[in-house]
Amino acid sequence: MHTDTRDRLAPAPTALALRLEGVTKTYGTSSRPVPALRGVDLAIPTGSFTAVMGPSGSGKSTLLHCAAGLDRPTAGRIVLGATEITTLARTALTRFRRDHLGFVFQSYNLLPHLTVAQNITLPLLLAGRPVDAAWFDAVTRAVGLADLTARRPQELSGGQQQRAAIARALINRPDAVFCDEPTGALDSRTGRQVLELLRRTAGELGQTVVMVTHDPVAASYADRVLFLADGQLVGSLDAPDAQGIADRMTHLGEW
Ligand SMILES: Nc1ncnc2c1ncn2[C@@H]1O[C@H](COP(=O)(O)OP(=O)(O)OP(=O)(O)O)[C@@H](O)[C@H]1O
Repeated sequence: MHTDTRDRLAPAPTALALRLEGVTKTYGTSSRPVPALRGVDLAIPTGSFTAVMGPSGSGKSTLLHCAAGLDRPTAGRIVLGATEITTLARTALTRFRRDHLGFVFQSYNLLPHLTVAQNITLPLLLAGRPVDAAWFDAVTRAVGLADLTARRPQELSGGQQQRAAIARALINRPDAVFCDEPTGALDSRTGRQVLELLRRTAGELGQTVVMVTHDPVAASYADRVLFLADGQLVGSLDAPDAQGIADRMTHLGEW
């Protein structure tokens, strides 16, 4: 993408996209509490790509679900962009998720009867917002689907379907895109293309990406990896490589 387009499309680089302060999540009952998050503090800059790793049961999904407003923490504050979501009432939180966040899951969740273009722009339709043609073009070009927008999902490969899901997650210029094992259903070559795309999404489009993964190679595409163990943040690696991530994971225990 040309620099002038990037300057026009990218948000200010210094802002924080996501902030967690003392976030605690306890499942179970008061007599049998199951602590999933135990006082997590973190700050994620706008335009960065962050991976979250940790042993099974360390709280990765809980962290993602709380940070994305899909679940409520037991205590603590979560601020996305300029909005503290922890104080929002239920309907306001649902609306906030729809208007300000993007989601990419292992399964692509595209609607089979809609074209790729209709799938990508569906969040705008649901929000009653117009399609910004320049952003639609930038996003469909970035995901490599500019020539395939008239197709239906079943006419795309798995990797192309996931790229359409990423475009759909980006169409409302979200405060953050949350990805849960986005390459889990893809072969390794296609998975690498999707990870490369997520990296460019942050680097070129200025979007903020937070990804939970079990895979050190996937995590190595991020600018920074955060490590969780036992519901707490226990470290991070900047500009990580897969071997360094795997070594750190081995020290954290079974994974
Ligand atoms: N709905 C729930 N009810 C009760 N306990 C839960 C619930 N969801 C998660 N937990 C518990 O909270 C802890 C953290 O779970 P979480 O799913 O966040 O871990 P994870 O790191 O994503 O694990 P995995 O890598 O295996 O997916 C675990 O002890 C889990 O058993």
